[in-house]
Amino acid sequence: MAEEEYIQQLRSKATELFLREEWKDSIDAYSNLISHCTHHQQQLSLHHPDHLQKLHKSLCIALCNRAEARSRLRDFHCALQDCDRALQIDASHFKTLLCKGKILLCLNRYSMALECFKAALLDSQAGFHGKPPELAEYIGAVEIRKSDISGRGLFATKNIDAGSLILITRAIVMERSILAGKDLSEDAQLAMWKNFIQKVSEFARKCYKTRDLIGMLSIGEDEEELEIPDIDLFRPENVGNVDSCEMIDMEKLLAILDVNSLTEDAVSANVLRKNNDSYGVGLWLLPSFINHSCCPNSRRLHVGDYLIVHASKDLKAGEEITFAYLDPLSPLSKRREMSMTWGIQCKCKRCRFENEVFTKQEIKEIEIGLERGMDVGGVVYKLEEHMKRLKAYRSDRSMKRWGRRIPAMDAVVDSVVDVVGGDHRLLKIMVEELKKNGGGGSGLVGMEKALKLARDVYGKVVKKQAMKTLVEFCVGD
Ligand SMILES: C[S@@+](CC[C@H](N)C(=O)[O-])C[C@H]1O[C@@H](n2cnc3c(N)ncnc32)[C@H](O)[C@@H]1O
Repeated sequence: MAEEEYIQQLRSKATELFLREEWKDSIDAYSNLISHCTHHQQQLSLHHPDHLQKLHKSLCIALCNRAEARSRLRDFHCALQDCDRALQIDASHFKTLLCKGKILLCLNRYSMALECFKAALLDSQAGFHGKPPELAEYIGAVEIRKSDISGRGLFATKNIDAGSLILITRAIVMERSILAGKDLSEDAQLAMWKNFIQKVSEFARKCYKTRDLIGMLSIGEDEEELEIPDIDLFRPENVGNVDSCEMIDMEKLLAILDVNSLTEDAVSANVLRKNNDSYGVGLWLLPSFINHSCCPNSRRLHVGDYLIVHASKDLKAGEEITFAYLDPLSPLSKRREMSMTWGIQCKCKRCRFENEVFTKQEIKEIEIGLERGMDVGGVVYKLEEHMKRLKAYRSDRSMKRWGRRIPAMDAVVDSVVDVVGGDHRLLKIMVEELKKNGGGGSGLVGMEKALKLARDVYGKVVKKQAMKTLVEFCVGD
């Protein structure tokens, strides 16, 4: 009986802490209560069925409340274990089913969450009526492989059309700051990064699955030695390896964040909000395997905490998926300068090509010739010859069009698109040209071209009218 009174005391204390939302202390108090209940349960004989039943009920509620407290601290995996233990005692415990469903939603495991809500007879109120929400996590036909650029990279396993979705993934952590003017002050930036680092570090400490996955990311050194993880590890259904408890030290975590965090305002990123008044930084796991290229073939779109990656060029099965970390519309010298701030010496095929061309004596001669008034058509012709010899570019369609003439604006845009893929600045030039002179030829053809480029920039939009509105919204004045 004394034990029962003691258990009652532990229960009151834990409940009080829980109601006061002191999550960490309430977890400790519930852990104490759970171990006493478990111990007492073993001592009670079957001759006391009423006591045993009461004890089971207490244990079930304690486990459920500890799960809730743990989930408030984002320790989702331990919380799920508590739910499962509680459901072993009472498979239809309403509060536990609800708690488990909510945790599964946080982990983007929608169909399992739905099963819980169904079991709690809550599915019609759960908000998605058997259909996963619009922004469910999505991993297209891709895998992680060894890259010729550096370390590991993300590769297409099937042909992927320009505009098609490659990934939708939610940030592990995202931190935003409100922009007072155009730029963020140094202090505000510092505060944002500090909060961001703290949040990632806390998340990594509490959730072993996330910790394991973050631990696989590059610190920007010795990438050739890094293990190549299976893409399935990044699917929401994967629960991770419970036995793994290796912590990531702060130095390594900072290096990982330095190399892999992405900001919303970066090149190759679009935030679908006009007059954007906030600035965000986040860590997305799978996109962290995408290498940079100055002739990229994919783009990023930020929607809330989600990162959407779509192809901005047609991709062949086996081709590496890349996006631009730095502005691909800049010349080689500027790109070199910018890549230094990323701590990389770019090894993409465009840099390799341009490095080779620009070190050539011939190019120096062209440059001198240009200064002395040599005709531009001749320069273009000489450059084309180099390109053909090195086979560095995807198509020579645009080269044929250039010939020895100074190209028209739409031919220049076409050629640049060939290299850098969809870019909203090129789309803007194209739309402006269209408005100015009806699109160089038939306005209809021009519009079709602009819509095709818009698909590369914003991804596939099913309805033409919707794409026109999107272009108007994003690149119109
Ligand atoms: C976000 S990670 C990309 C994935 C990384 N390769 C890996 O194995 O995990 C960024 C790091 O990849 C390498 N990297 C990415 N693009 C590169 C490029 N174009 N040239 C050289 N290194 C690159 C750099 O070490 C960079 O710090």
